[in-house]
Amino acid sequence: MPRTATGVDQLLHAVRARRPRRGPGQSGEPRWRGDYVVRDAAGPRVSLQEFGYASRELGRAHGRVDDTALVGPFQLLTPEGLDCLAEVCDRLEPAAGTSRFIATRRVRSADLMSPFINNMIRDRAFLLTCSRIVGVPLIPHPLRIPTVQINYSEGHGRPEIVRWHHDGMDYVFTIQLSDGDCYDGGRFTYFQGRTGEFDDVTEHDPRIREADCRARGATLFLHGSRIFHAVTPVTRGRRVTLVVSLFCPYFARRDSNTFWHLAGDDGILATLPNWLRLKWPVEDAAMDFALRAGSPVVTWEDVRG
Ligand SMILES: O=C(O)CCC(=O)C(=O)O
Ligand SMILES: [Fe+2]
Repeated sequence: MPRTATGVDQLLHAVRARRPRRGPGQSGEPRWRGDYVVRDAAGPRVSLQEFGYASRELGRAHGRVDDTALVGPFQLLTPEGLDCLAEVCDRLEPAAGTSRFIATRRVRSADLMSPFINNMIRDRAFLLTCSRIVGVPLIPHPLRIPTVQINYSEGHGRPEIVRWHHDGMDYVFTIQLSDGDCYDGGRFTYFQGRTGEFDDVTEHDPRIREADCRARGATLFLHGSRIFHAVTPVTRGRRVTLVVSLFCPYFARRDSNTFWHLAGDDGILATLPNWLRLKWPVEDAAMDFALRAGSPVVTWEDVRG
């Protein structure tokens, strides 16, 4: 099964990788509105214990355990919001770069190119809804470059794929922007086990599951750093997804990103300032990380509602 590079190969990706280009600016794109968020969004939930993680391995704060592995699929945006987001992502497609690291063709830092996406992921209603789905306060990730990514795949020519990988990010929401009837393949698969157990897994392992994300707008939350996942090749039509990585300011010390995973995508120079934004000490986690991420503040009290 195709997997992402590790070790020296990962280092070579880092040396070759370049900072994402900034797009030309999106004049005339639709405007974001807070009421595009489905505020009582909810979906079936699987815990990290059900993936084999022990209770002592989980983050704890304010009487809460950070044990959500997977939620969904659910609808996070209204149909009107989804139409606008899909239009925005279509317009950004010319800015997509190719990579052989994880996903073949994608736009990184989409929130630096699109006012719509920037306003969406920094909208308090959006963040509160995402926070309540996971059960911990979430804001955009202070590592700016990987916060929002758009993946594009088309079913002709060389197959565009998402290899088996786990994310560097802990709190990852994937929104389907294409209707499942418009493409074949492109199935979201994951391994229901610990990341450390994935090495011996073969194609027909019963722990390989599919999350049925074919409905347009279907949104899946994944504790991305602890779950191996992949997308099967698209063999017909076109599939577009938006991947938003959020961050819990209270669990900054547990953040799973490694310098080399990030540098594998963005190059070493572009990774350095982001790394400082993540690792530089804070006095008040919610306030300081909100500032670094250019986000409204979200606290434990907000999650309780
Ligand atoms: O496109 C998808 O459905 C998921 C992509 C993914 O896992 C990623 O970009 O990390
Ligand atoms: Fe991923």
